[in-house]
Amino acid sequence: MDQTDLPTIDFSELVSADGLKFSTPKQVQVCRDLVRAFCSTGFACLQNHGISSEKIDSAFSKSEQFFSQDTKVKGQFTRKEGETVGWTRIGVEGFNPDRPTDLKELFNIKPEDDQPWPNDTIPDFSSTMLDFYQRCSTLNHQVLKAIAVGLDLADSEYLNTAHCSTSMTNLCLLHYPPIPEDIHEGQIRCGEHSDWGSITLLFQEGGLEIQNSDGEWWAPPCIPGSILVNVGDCLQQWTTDQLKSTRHRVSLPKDDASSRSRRSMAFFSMPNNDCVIECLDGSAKYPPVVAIDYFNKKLDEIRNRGSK
Ligand SMILES: O=C(O)CCC(=O)C(=O)O
Ligand SMILES: [Fe+2]
Repeated sequence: MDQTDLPTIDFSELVSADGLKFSTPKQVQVCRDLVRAFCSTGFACLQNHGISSEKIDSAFSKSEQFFSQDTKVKGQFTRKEGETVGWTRIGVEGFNPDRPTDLKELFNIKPEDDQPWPNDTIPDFSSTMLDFYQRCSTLNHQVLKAIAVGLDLADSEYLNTAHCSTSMTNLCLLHYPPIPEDIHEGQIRCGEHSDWGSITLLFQEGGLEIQNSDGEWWAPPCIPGSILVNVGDCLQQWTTDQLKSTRHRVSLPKDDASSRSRRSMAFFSMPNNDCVIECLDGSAKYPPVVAIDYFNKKLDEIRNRGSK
């Protein structure tokens, strides 16, 4: 497969399956195709995935309403130290430590009691987002089961069970404002990185670049209504590097696109906090690590970098 090919996977066979029972030859073929995409590009484009364009649009619309508010209003929802949920202003997170912080703000969502909801200023924000989160979660489990079947794991429930209790899984709304005049040298919208979790469901409309094995950057095509899904470091480690956690980034836009903002949403699927990530093939290539320790270390690396 060409290293700048984005494999497209038609998920309809799996979405219409009886629960997570992917056993017909057609269903098994889809699972194998997905795993093949993850073994080469690390990314796939999911079509007929069961999340309607209306649902995606309404989540985007609520997200836009949130970010368009005054900084003072957003400030009330600031993510607390050590927590996952809430608003993170520009200048806090930076994915590539060799660059200044990313030109993005974000709002993290988890269906938990301490989630701050801006329902007073944005009616139906929480109901829209919780509904969207559940749909992403369903698709997440379909993808995880597909991976287990495509990999021929002895226990095809293994990955689903490893994603069924308290975890750092979250939905991240992202807003990249128009590029200001006074940015720092090397500053971009989202620095080069690989995701850390199991898989990421990414809703974006252009601007993403993926690195191929020659180190070159390419932009995957954007197919309306489709969802990108990619492998994170944790799943790469779990599968002893069989599935690839591919680096990606969002550069500065060209020409007049600089004056426009960009939006995206990412559903980061993470294993249960207490899950021990051990190579599934029984090898000792990576020492076992408890998921929560792994993620806390990664979070420390990207956050609190000041307002460089
Ligand atoms: O905004 C995007 O399209 C990509 C964001 C991303 O890669 C991330 O937040 O991990
Ligand atoms: Fe990412």
